[in-house]
Amino acid sequence: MFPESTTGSCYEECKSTAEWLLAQMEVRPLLGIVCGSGLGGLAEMLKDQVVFRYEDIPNFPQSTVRGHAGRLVFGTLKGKPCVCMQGRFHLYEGYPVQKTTLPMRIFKLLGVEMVILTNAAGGLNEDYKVGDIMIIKDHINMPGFAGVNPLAGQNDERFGVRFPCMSDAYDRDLRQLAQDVGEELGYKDFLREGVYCVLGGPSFETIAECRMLYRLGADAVGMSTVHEVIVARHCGMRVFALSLITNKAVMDYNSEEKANHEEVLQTGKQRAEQLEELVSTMVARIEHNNNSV
Ligand SMILES: O=P(O)(O)O[C@H]1O[C@H](CO)[C@@H](O)[C@H]1O
Ligand SMILES: Nc1nc2[nH]cnc2c(=O)[nH]1
Repeated sequence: MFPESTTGSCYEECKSTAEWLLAQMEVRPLLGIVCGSGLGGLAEMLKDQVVFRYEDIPNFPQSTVRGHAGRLVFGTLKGKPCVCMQGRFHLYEGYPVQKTTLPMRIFKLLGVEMVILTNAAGGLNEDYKVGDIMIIKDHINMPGFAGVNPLAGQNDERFGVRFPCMSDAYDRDLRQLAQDVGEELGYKDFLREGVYCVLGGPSFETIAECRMLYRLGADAVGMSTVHEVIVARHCGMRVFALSLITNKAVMDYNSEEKANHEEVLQTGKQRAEQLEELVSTMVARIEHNNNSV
């Protein structure tokens, strides 16, 4: 009934990859981390690392974007067992949306209960500055309006329900924890909370598109994260996500600014330390046993 290309990431495929990984090492991760463009340094914080290159992992897609190393790193962060994707997959790389999100289902089958996602994004909100860190409180799935949703196709109840709720996608307690930790670390001046909008890419937005997205309620725009969040929530993992505002979206026809990947990676380098401190301090405070923060 459903065409092959839209049947999602099949359970058996994800299970065999998860079992392959679990057979190679002792780590049993409870936390999954996804590093955005130029933000792969987070993975380097893990202790007692076991590293797999994506090309060596059965069924795993390959990273093709600069700033995405293409390594799955297992280890502990502040004593918590973690798996960290140093490199994610995007629609514009040519993968079907189900393939871009396959790692979320593998995470679930590895035993992961909570995911932390990071990304690089363009700031639409006029108050945002380059280098701001935006806690994502909600999203706009623009490709979803055209039917591009990782859950399209046959639903596998072993992962989750046919019609998952998304109004609670971004965990309120984890967002509050990020605010508290950010304040303690003295990040108040550059910590924001807002709405992230995903587009297909790879071209950056036109001025008219940026203006439209801001009017629609988006504070930042990018080409990732949302589909991973949908799949993670579908299979019951808690989600925390943040954007590093790596560039300001161009809103003015007189502006000489031009969005480019160099600037994105450069800003990532400049803010890496604070972003890593924020995430690792949060992780130190997260209590898994009673599923609270
Ligand atoms: O979302 P991440 O993976 O951080 O990457 C962002 O940066 C790239 C553009 O510079 C795009 O891939 C965009 O999505
Ligand atoms: N779509 C989009 N993605 C980004 N990633 C980093 N900056 C940007 C941006 O300005 N637009």
